[in-house]
Amino acid sequence: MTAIELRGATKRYRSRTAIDDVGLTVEYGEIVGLLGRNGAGKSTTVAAIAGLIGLDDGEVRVDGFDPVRDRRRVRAVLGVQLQDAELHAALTVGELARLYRSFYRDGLDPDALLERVGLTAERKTRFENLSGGQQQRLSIALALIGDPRVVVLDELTTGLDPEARRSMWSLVRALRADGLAVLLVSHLMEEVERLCDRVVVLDAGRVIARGTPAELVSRTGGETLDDAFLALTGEKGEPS
Ligand SMILES: Nc1ncnc2c1ncn2[C@@H]1O[C@H](COP(=O)(O)OP(=O)(O)OP(=O)(O)O)[C@@H](O)[C@H]1O
Repeated sequence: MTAIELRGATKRYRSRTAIDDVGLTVEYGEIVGLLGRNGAGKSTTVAAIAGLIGLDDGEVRVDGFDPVRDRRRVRAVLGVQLQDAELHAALTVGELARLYRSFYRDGLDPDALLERVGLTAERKTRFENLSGGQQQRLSIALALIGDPRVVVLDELTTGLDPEARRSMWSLVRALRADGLAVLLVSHLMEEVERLCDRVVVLDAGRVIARGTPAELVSRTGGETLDDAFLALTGEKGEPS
């Protein structure tokens, strides 16, 4: 069974097409990067996978199920870290972890998970008093609390200091080693190059490239994935 599969996925808003004929697969035991400039269609793709929006054309399946029609089945296998998780500001870290845990029949121990993301000392801190990086780490913990087999991480380490970033990278590698499927949305090419087995590049809602990071680098003749990304998406390099 493929963990995430999109075929011909198309979503139109009144004046524009957010994603257009997008095909994408993520297998169990791999990390796939979803890249694209601002407005390329990444969040729309994630919203379709999470069942937050329906498609106008095409299909999306998570562990074989339709996220809109089979919402309960998809909820049981999928964990999503959303970019702007709207959490209750007045609740503490510990309360939020227990609240989210209560949404799932089977799940992880909240305290063990908070320890894993380095938030044990903040258990009694209200969400509104966390630093940006701590909020980010909590959003990762909450994505994992239902013990999902399929994980979507949106801007995993944006705002994290270098040490916290590395610790999240090892956490994501551990998820892969446990056989989970991970879709990683990121603007950080170093992160993508280090973590992802394959990448899919979106531009103006369409898939313009796919392959391993090394394949994209050699195909575009650059040295890093950053060079490849800029070559593919047509952004001009820095003035010399
Ligand atoms: N609810 C909406 N109504 C109208 N247009 C939308 C809506 N949501 C997204 N769009 C448009 O669809 C396109 C894709 O947006 P999307 O948020 O998926 O991009 P993105 O790749 O996630 O961007 P970013 O990197 O900035 O988060 C954009 O042109 C955006 O303006």
